[in-house]
Amino acid sequence: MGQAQEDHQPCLPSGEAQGDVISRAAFGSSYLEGRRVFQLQGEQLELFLLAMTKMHIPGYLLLPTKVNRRMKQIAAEIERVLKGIVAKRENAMRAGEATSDDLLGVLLESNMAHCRDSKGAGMGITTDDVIGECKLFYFADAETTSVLLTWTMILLCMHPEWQDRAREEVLRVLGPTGTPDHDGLSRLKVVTMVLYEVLRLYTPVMAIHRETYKPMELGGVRYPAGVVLMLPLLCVHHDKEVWGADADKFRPERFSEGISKASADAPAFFPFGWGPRVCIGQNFALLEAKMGLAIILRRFSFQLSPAYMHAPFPVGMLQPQHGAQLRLKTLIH
Ligand code: HEM
Repeated sequence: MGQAQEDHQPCLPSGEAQGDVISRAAFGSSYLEGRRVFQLQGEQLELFLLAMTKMHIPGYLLLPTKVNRRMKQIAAEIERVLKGIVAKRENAMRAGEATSDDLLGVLLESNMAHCRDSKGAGMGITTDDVIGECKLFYFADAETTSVLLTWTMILLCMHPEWQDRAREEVLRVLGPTGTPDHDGLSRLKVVTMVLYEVLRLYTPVMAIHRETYKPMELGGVRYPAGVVLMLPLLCVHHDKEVWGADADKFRPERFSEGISKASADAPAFFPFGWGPRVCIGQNFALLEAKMGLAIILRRFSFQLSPAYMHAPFPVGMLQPQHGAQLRLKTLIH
C-alpha cells in the first residue's frame, strides 16, 4: 500500500447508492424511473414517521394537513410511475423485445406463464399484484442494507484491528482493483463474521410480529385467536444467557464457526426473521453489503470524526440518531 491522502466525509451517504442497486435489480432497463420510486418512498417514510408522532389524535391521517396531502400525492405518483413501467415492459414482452433478467421481468414472465397454463381461468397475479410486489421490494430494501453498512463502518472505526483484518482479507481474496464477483465475495470469511456481528448488535429491524389465527398455547401460555405477538429480535440478540457475559461486546470471532455455533442456544440469531415469512432478500442484502464494504475497504481507511455522537435511535430502523460522521483517507495501492 502506498501513500495516503487525507479526506473528510461529513456524513455517510443515505440509501441513495442502494436506490441504484435495487432499481437496477428490480427494473433493469427502466432503472431511472425505478429510482424515482425509491426517492418517493424515502420521502414517504420520513413523512410517515413525522405523522406517527401525532397518531394519538383520533383520525389524524384523514385530516387534510400539509403532510397528509403530500403523502397522498406521493402514493399516487408511485402508483403512476410503476403502472407506466409495467405497461411499457408488458408491451415489450409481447413484442418479444424484452428480457426477464430483472425482478419485474421474472414476475411478469411467471404471471404470463401462469395465465397460459391455467388456460385463461384467471389464476395469474394481476397488474396490481405485480405493482404491490414491486412496492414491497422497494420498501423492504429502502434503508435496511444502508443502515447495516453505516453501523459496520462505525464499528470498524471503533475496532480498527477488525478494520485491518477485513481489509487484509479483501485485498488477499479480491485483489486491489477490479469489480468483485459473486465467487470472490462468497469467500470473504472475516467480512461475513463482521457483518453478522453488526446485525446481531445493531439489528436494523428490531422486532417482528405474528398474529394467532386460532386459539393456541405457546410456552405454557394459552392465547385466543387474533393476538399479536412480538419477537423482540434486538433483545434476543443481546441476551446474556444465550450469548454469554460479553453479549454487548463487538466480538465477530463468535461467528468463526458459523451461525449455529455462535450462541449457546441456537437458533438465537434472527436479523432476517424466521420461518415461512423469513426475509426473501437476505442473500441479496448480504451480497450487497459485502460488495459495498469490500469496495470501501479497498479504497479508504476510516475513523470516527470528533463530531460523531454514539446514539442508536430506535425509530423505524435502528439508526445513528445524529448521523455517522467519519474521516476517510484515500488509500493508494
Ligand atoms: C440488512 C438488510 C435486511 C434486513 C435486516 C431485513 C430484515 C427483514 C425482516 C426481519 C423481515 C421480516 C421477516 C419475518 O417476518 O419473519 C423481512 C421481510 C422481507 N424482506 Fe428483508 N431485510 C433486509 C433486506 C432486504 C432486501 C435487500 C430485500 C429485497 C431486495 C428485502 C425484502 C424483503 C421482503 C419482500 C420481505 C417480506 C417477506 C414476506 O413477508 O414473505 N429485504 N426483512
